[in-house]
Amino acid sequence: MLAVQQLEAGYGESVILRGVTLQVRPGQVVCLLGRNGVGKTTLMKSIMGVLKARKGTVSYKGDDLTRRAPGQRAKKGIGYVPQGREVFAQLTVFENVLLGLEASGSKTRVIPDAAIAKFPVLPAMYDRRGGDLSGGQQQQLAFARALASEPDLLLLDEPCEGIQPSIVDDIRDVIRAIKADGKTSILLAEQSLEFVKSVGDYFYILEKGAVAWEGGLADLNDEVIRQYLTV
Ligand SMILES: Nc1ncnc2c1ncn2[C@@H]1O[C@H](COP(=O)(O)OP(=O)(O)OP(=O)(O)O)[C@@H](O)[C@H]1O
Repeated sequence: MLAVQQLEAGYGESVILRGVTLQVRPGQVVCLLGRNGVGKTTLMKSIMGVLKARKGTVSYKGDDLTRRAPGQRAKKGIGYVPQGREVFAQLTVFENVLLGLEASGSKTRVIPDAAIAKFPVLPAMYDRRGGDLSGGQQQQLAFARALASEPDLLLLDEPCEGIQPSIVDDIRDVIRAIKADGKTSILLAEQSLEFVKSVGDYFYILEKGAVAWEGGLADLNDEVIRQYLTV
């Protein structure tokens, strides 16, 4: 459903992605691995359209989205939980979730149960400002904001970064529940190998701005980890 072909992207003079090709199939949790700075976030931004591709294509459900704006990609069914969460600190929790709903082009102000059911603590905080929430609560809010548009592809950029272990377990449960529902595919960039192995179906490792390795869980052995992931 998501197909990235020979994607090139970067910032100013610097080229970061040098021909990335990957796919996410319906219902899969696909994980993006690689050492710090290899370009995982840059790839996520390019798929969402926050960063323009210089070459190559991003297509989704058969449509070429490469030149489409992020809002159009959201309307097509792509949800995004960016690295660092990017919760709007001055807006209330409810307004933050509503932004996700509006991104999908919805005219209603009714948050779908599916967005909130997995985060039962959030409704009680609807009137609080996003900036007053803890890091873990903000991550849950960022998830709910992305799920409000009922996406069929969710991009998760390092959702466990800086999050306490109990909330990491909650995030793992949410990813497993989304996977069990079978309606939403996930592309997950994450540093924790233990975490990705516990949820992932298929794995891509980036190196020098391109895919250096790909395979299933059984193939992700110690030799691969030593070669591409050990610092
Ligand atoms: N806004 C930016 N302007 C210029 N260079 C950038 C910008 N954002 C990232 N970079 C550079 O692009 C490269 C790839 O960064 P990116 O954040 O995509 O990597 P990453 O694999 O997600 O790393 P990490 O795991 O540390 O988040 C790095 O060398 C980084 O310094």
